[in-house]
Amino acid sequence: MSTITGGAGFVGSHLVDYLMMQGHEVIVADNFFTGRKRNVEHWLGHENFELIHHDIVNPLFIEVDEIYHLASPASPPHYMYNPVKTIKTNTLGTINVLGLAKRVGAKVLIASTSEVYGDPDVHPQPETYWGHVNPIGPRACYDEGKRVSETLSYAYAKQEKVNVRVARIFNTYGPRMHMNDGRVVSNFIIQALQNQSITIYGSGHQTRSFQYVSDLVDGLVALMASNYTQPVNLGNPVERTIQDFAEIIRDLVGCKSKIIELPAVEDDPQRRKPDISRAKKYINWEPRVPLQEGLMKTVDYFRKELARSNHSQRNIFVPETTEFRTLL
Ligand SMILES: O=C(O)[C@H]1O[C@H](OP(=O)(O)OP(=O)(O)OC[C@H]2O[C@@H](n3ccc(=O)[nH]c3=O)[C@H](O)[C@@H]2O)[C@H](O)[C@@H](O)[C@@H]1O
Repeated sequence: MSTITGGAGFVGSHLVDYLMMQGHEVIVADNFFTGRKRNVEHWLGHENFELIHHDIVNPLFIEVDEIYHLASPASPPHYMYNPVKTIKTNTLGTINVLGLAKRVGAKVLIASTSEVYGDPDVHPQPETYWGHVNPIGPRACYDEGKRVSETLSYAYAKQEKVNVRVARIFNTYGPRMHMNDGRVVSNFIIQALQNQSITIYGSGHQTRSFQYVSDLVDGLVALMASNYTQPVNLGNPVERTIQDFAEIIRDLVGCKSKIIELPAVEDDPQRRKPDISRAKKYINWEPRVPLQEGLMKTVDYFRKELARSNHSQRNIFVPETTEFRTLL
């Protein structure tokens, strides 16, 4: 029996698909702040599936063997919208999850982030790097929230013998990202599909490394199944500038959008690329989906999303087993 907090969100719902397709019993706990029922709608009514409307800042009492703690807004505009709530989710929420794991003896995987490295002065970023985070900046609610979340995990592991896994997730994209997500992949694709200007924040020289969501799910499952308890980076090491990325999306969509420069975002990390040696060595994982392939699926999803003219029209991304390489 697996529980996924944030299981109706972008990443969580793909993990639900994987576990359901493997025949697990799955309980999703979500407060629907950024998650949506329609991300898991195709499982409603299945005897192995249960959806609970629950905010993890409140304790959760269930019986479970494995917990994936994914609950938290992850897009900068979303996590900055209500910073106190973001902090509560990543501190009180994580305490509640670790408390549950302790009570029922469950294994728990905590979703951390590349943002624990802040605006890094080591490149690429290995897990041994302690980071360069502004503790009072606009991103701090998330960055520091996730850092405390990691600290709590190891405190519970040491003091209470809770069996923890910590995944440091790097930039991830794919179908089911929210139209208003605000992160770069969805913004650029939606702008390109509508022939609007593509908005680069700052010079466009800042870099990111983008992984497709099914690769991440494969990594999360492999980490949970492993005996490795230290933090593990999960990301695609192919690094690109945001300027290049804008051009790639414009070409892929085949539109005539202009690429324009808007003011830079405060404390925006300038370079980000995961060192994934640890993931390769200890959980035998590396990403496999090339950017073009992942982007095609994502463009297709957003094209259908934009074609909806009223709320009752459905755009449900139904998973196939071929989506996850480890299910083949
Ligand atoms: O996508 C993710 O998974 C990550 O997204 C964010 O981190 P960030 O890298 O800042 O994500 P974006 O908002 O997608 O920004 C990436 C870069 O593109 C730029 N950007 C974003 C949006 C846009 O319209 N234009 C644009 O140039 C940003 O300034 C930044 O330099 C979150 O903070 C991470 O927790 C999360 O793991």
